[in-house]
Amino acid sequence: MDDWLEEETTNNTAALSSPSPNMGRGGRGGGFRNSFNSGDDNDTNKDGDKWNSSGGERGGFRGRGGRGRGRGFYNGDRGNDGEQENGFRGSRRGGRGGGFRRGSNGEGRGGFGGGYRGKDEEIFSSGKNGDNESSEQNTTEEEKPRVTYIPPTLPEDEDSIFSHYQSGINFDKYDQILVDVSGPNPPQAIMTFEEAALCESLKNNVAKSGYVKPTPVQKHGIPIISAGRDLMACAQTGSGKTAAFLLPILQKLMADGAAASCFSEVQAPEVIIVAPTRELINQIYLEARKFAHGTCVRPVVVYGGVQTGFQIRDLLKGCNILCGTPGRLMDVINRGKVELSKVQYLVLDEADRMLDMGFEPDMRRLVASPGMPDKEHRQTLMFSATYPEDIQRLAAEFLKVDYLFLAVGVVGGACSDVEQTFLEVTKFSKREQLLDFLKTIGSERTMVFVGTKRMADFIAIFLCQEKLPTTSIHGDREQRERELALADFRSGKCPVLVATSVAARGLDIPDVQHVINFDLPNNVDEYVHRIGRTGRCGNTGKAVSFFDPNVDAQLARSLVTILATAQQVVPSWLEEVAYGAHGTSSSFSTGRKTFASTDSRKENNSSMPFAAVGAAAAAPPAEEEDWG
Ligand SMILES: Nc1ncnc2c1ncn2[C@@H]1O[C@H](COP(=O)(O)OP(=O)(O)OP(=O)(O)O)[C@@H](O)[C@H]1O
Repeated sequence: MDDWLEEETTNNTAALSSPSPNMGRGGRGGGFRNSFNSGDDNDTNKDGDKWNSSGGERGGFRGRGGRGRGRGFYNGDRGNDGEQENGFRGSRRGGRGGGFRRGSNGEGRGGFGGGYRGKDEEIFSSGKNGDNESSEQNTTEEEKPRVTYIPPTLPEDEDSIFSHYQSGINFDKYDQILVDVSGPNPPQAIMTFEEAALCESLKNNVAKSGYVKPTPVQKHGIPIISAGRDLMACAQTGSGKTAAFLLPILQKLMADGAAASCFSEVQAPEVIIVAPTRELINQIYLEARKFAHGTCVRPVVVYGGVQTGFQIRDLLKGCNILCGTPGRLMDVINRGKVELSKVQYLVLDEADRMLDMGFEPDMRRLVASPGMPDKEHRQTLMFSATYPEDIQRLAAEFLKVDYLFLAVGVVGGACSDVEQTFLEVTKFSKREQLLDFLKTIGSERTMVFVGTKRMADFIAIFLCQEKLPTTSIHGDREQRERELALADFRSGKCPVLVATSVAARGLDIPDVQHVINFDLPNNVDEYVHRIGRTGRCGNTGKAVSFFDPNVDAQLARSLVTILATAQQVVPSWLEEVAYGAHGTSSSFSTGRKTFASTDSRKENNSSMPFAAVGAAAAAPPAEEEDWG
């Protein structure tokens, strides 16, 4: 018997809880004190300074050890199975810190914060490996706690499947963005969805999704993919990259008469889609399910933090499109549940992230897996809003030599619909400034990005204590908690979401009006992705970033460039930091070697064998920005 069959099958379907503060039972250690101290946690010293420096002002948080039984706040209804929570609790990995969770009966198990993971986890989340799923595959099965979480059953009604938000007033301005397609013989762009020659069911699903006309990345990306070409596509955050790859893939599967999925002990999907975080891959899966609605094409999703047996049972019911985070995807492949010889499409969403140090080994393992067609015999598609030059070079190894590079706007540029503001702060003033800001904006939906998992817990508790309904998402929270946190944020129950970099990329949440960088990330690409959680699909949004010259000076030049490129006001003090005493280096420091302003092939080979073609608008001059 497969070991996954032996796994517990408890359905922990969550019932969302409503906020009603109660004190819970739970771990030793809960409560709020004047400074943060993680007690005997192994990780204490890694970022301890930060905590201590902000304490003593307004009631910091002190979590003292605890084994998931922290006394603390319990806030909301208990789920039916008595195990659901909506706030914060200690992780099964030995959660530490006091309890903060919601429920109605005040009997919450677990302390706030999801605890801190063991020594295999990073504390700092903004580095290359960040707070993401890449550590999944680094932990052996023996070390992993048994995962029993089963996500709630998805609603089947069309209203839920096709629920969407309105595109914004700037949607039509997308047409003015300069587009550059480089590579040999690019196909003609389409101007309408009719020109995409989608089959009837796909056409209906596009209409039900509220899509009236394609965005630039769709106008160019759809015909490129339909023509069978490999693609590296770069377009600003929130501009419809997901549909740009899903629609032509689905169309091809339908046109080829993809075998209706059916039960089999081994599944042979035609499409593999990978993305760096659980929430993002789940979102892509939901988009695939939406566009495939009413067809015989069956998408399936696998990602960490959910019971493997549950996902394998679902997989074996039939799978044409397999969406996964790298760790779990490799797991199901290695268990022999997925056979790769029929793969026609390999899609890397957030491709630059999928190919950086954290995930590159997994991607190499995936393409070298038994049965996987080599790059000449599959179509490889890469999408992101940012493509550092070194990653572009690496990406080319996965693509056919004549791949097309599609750049909508400036490669790596921030979304022009996001108003970016920078505030010069000291580390001691940040917390009060955050509070003041959140109090002035009322209940407008806001994501607050911080640098570490601990800081996420700390700020979330601090804001809750200040009576601002807040939830948090980071890599130490259990999957159930992460999904519930997102659900509460989406529904507006908790209009403030404190997040680490795990939520920086791809998440498409309606009506996020503000992004606050409480801590700036250590590279400008991540900044671009973070602020792209607002200002999506032609809507406008605002980003406020706390800039501490003592910590963030190395980002100043890149930020000035990002602001200038997005035609935003550059504060004179930021320019001074960039070009004054701190900014003396001759190239912009971005936390990695360089980042590209265009297709790296242009810069490296002036005699490239193909011409750059601007298909919808005149191609911009290959801007040689001084970025690296
Ligand atoms: N042609 C369209 N018309 C209307 N809405 C669209 C269209 N294309 C995409 N959308 C919507 O725009 C939103 C953003 O799309 P999507 O998440 O694919 O952006 P993205 O470019 O992948 O962003 P990110 O870089 O942050 O991952 C989604 O809600 C999507 O349904």
